[in-house]
Amino acid sequence: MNTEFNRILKEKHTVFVTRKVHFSAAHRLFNPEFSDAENELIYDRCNNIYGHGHNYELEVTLKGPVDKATGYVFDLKKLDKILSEEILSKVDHKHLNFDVEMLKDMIPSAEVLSIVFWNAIQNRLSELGYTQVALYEVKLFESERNFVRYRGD
Ligand SMILES: Nc1nc2c(c(=O)[nH]1)N=C([C@H](O)[C@H](O)COP(=O)(O)OP(=O)(O)OP(=O)(O)O)CN2
Ligand SMILES: [Zn+2]
Repeated sequence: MNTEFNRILKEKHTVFVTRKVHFSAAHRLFNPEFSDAENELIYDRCNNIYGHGHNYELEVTLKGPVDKATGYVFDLKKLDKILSEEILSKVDHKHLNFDVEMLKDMIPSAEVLSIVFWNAIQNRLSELGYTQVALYEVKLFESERNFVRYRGD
């Protein structure tokens, strides 16, 4: 192997790897404990009774050392499979207030989605025994201009 490559592999690095996926879903922002007037005041047009849609973009970042044999922190194809099974199969083309068990009785704001998605991904990584990497960040774009980041705190 190249001597520079050998030198790099001897050092300890932490690298962040990200997979970006997208899904489309409808939601309505409202809190059943608020009056209609309060919901209208707080959520405005996002409180529209039949909901409205977003083309969400989800970026999930893992961090860890570079494996000396593969040159990978984590195979992004495997991360894509986890995201497809744990998130996309459940939320894509769904109404988040009605169709999604993991969001049942929650307010489907971007903040709440980011935490629920984090928990689902973290559980799957633990079940699969991937201890060499850590989930670092879930970044969810609700629109081009609105996005949230959650880092597990
Ligand atoms: N803190 C949060 N604020 C808002 C959230 C949220 O999840 N967390 N969500 C919304 C609504 O979902 C709403 O649909 C977003 O629409 P809007 O602000 O209109 O966003 P756009 O970028 O699509 O449109 P602009 O016309 O460019 O503003 C609201 N707030
Ligand atoms: Zn919305």
